[in-house]
Amino acid sequence: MKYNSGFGSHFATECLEGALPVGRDQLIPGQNSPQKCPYGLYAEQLSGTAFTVPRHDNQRSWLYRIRPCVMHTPFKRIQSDNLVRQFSVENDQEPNAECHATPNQLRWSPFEISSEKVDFVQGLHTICGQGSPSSRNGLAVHVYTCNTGMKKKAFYNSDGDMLIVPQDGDFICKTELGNLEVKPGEIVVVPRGIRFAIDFEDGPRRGYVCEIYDRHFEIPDLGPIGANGLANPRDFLYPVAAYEDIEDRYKIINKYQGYLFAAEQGHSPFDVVAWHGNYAPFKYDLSKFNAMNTVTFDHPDPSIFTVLTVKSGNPGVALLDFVIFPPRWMVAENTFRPPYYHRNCMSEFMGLISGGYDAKKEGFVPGGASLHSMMTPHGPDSDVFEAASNEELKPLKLRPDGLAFMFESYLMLSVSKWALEKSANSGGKVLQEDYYKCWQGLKKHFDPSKK
Ligand SMILES: O=C(O)Cc1cc(O)ccc1O
Ligand SMILES: [Fe+2]
Repeated sequence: MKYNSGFGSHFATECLEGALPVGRDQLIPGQNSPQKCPYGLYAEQLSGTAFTVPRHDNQRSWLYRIRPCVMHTPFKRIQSDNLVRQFSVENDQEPNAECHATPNQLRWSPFEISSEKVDFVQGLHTICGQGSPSSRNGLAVHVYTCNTGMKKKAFYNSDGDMLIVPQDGDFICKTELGNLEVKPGEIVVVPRGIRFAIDFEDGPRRGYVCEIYDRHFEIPDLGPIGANGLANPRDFLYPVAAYEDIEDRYKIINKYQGYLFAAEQGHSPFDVVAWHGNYAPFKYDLSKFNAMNTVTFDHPDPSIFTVLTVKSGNPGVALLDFVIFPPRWMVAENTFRPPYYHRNCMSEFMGLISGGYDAKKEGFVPGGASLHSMMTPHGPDSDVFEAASNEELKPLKLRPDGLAFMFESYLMLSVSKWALEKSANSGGKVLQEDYYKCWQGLKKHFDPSKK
């Protein structure tokens, strides 16, 4: 598949030569909205930021399509019981939309994939979050488990951007602006409003989603690291224009103020023949991440592994940091190498894409998750502590097959009733009620007579 590359770039892409009105002749000068567009296309602007934000933050694209998006039947509300609509409300009337505050360490075994036919949108379940889409503040963390592609169906999210982290199974992220092939070990971001479908050959798929209700994803500043390193801009891949000219019934699903709505139209929504601009979906292969870490001693804070960030209003404080723990060399001398014991003024939701994670010997497995909330103590389990306190500190390639990630937020996250009580399709739950026990074996080593 062909891609454009370069984080946040301004792209111009067309399937038919001259479909972009860029002034190739006297009749159609370089403009966005000519009186008549080439090939009889309609021009449509898609704004991802307010018209008036400063130039360096401004995001919009111009789409040249067979029909404008507006041509559909009125939206009607459909079932959205699996999604928490508003986190600030403790006891919502919506079934399954309840969420609760808990300071406990939480860990989930892998989320089960239903045997009934479920597509990406139907298979989305909220785990935790805070804030509300209507007031444009906060975020939600969901898991998706599904087994069938979205055929003749497109989804768009009015509530915010979605970062999708596949864990099991690849898919095509088919969007208005073109297609992205995504597999576990890669991520895809679909910004607010862009119509897309997650399509694949039938079979199990599972992954994680972080939905942000304000702003957009950025690659973090590098400070003293310099001009290169971590996620490099050129490794972010954007679609080239790809259109289909199909007259058939299509369903458009919209997430709006936390509810789902459905409308119909008589043609494919993937009918954009050309587009230009800087508001577009993108993918990134996490194996391209150029990790930085200590070459002397001590365990740096995990912010060193930030792939993407979403700023809050406060300098240096993230609404969301998307952090990974990739395979890497561990060389720290005279150091307890796994993550330290800690309490954080941020919330830490973690998932595991493959392999294992250095703070936990067992229990944290691919397709599962954990949540350590604001000031909730956590760290290595007792087995890891004993082993890491006594291991010989040779250079070690850590977990060549291991890939964990963290959604870290300055918000206090509420947890959905589904995640606390109903998270297994078989009727039980995958929440591990005995998680706290992994720390109960920590021994007292204190001896005032031995330094
Ligand atoms: O809790 C965790 O496992 C995530 C984490 C990893 C790390 O290397 C340092 C701090 C931290 O919160
Ligand atoms: Fe942590």
